[in-house]
Amino acid sequence: MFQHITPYAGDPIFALVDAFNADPRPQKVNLSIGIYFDEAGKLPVLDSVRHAEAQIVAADGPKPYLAMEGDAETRKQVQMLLLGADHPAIAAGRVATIQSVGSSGGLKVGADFMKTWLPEAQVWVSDPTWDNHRSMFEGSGFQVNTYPYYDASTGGVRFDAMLDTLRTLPARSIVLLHACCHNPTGVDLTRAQWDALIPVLRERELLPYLDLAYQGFGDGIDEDAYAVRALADSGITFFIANSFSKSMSVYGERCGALSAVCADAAEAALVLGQLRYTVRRIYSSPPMHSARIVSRVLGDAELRAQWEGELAAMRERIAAMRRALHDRLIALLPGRDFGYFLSQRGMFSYTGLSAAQVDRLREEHAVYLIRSGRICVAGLNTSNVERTAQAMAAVIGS
Ligand SMILES: Cc1[nH+]cc(COP(=O)(O)O)c(/C=N/[C@@H](CC(=O)O)C(=O)O)c1O
Repeated sequence: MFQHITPYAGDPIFALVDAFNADPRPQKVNLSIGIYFDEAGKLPVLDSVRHAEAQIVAADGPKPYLAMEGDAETRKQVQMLLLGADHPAIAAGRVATIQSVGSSGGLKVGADFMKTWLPEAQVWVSDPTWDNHRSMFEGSGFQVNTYPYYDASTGGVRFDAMLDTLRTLPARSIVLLHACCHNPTGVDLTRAQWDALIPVLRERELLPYLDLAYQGFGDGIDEDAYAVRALADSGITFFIANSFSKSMSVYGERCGALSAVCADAAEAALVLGQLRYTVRRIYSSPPMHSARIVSRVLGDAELRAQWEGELAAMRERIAAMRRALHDRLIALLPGRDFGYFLSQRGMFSYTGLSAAQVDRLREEHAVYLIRSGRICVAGLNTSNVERTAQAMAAVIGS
């Protein structure tokens, strides 16, 4: 029946994790997948999540299907986290939010929704972007294009070229934007650049589709939502998929959401209805346990304060590892510029290493990063940052 199908080559990121796990070398370092590891190199269970789960277990009770759009309290908490509790768009009923199976599930539901209701639209993603964006949208039947983004010569954003491209797009084109902590580059638009971008999105009647997977890992929870709130203030209709995988360290619980900020409550109701229908025909309804974790951590004042503190600690540890790697590399390779480790934000840094250099790091030094040259800084700790610096210096310097 299926002898004709193409063997799946595997996902480049997850295949690398499998290779890392199989590597017997004790000094191996995993800087590949976008997961936060703590100082001990372990995937943490946050105390705020642990306490929320204790409350969930104590509360016991049945586990009925959730509604297609997910848990109401979770959806309300997501809107307040993204927009700020007092944003007028919430009170006006302009926001349609579904709880989703991770933000990946949200991104996919949004893509299928857009293909149904904007069938002629094409999608533009940043060059480069998260590997899975392209395959998600192609899987929904879209033609996927790129807009200029990362400038390898400066380590910044090709902002003028980005705007020039967006100014050529047909109305209703879908523009995927990283709200903060760009994956894979760690290079974000400044607030001034967002303020300059929004009028172009409006003039061209484009559909911004934001991906916010690392809220709190840039400058802070509210600071990292600047783009979301500026777009909501602008009155443009836009979508945003957000994730709690990293910020609550609940990767396998699949905690995410998809929101549409619409022109008015009537449009939001229409969008919510069709999002519900789209969910029904993909996974029918989202997971209950993930809703209970998210709604308790965000909704309970004590757990919320504890979570914000734990998220700040993760952010600060990543910043410390950026500084540590930077300082060792400039000492090992005087005269070379590693400032990008300090200017880039979030979990990732784009090292500019070639695929061949990445292969050498893995093969000769057991240091794993993806072949684009992206490293997950959260994989560094005080026990492995020295040998990572030595390995990078050996590869770069030779
Ligand atoms: C930008 C972005 N969006 C969505 C996701 C998926 O989030 P979730 O809510 O768990 O479905 C990831 C995961 N990125 C890391 C892991 C992966 O590739 O899935 C990564 O880039 O390594 C992203 O980096």
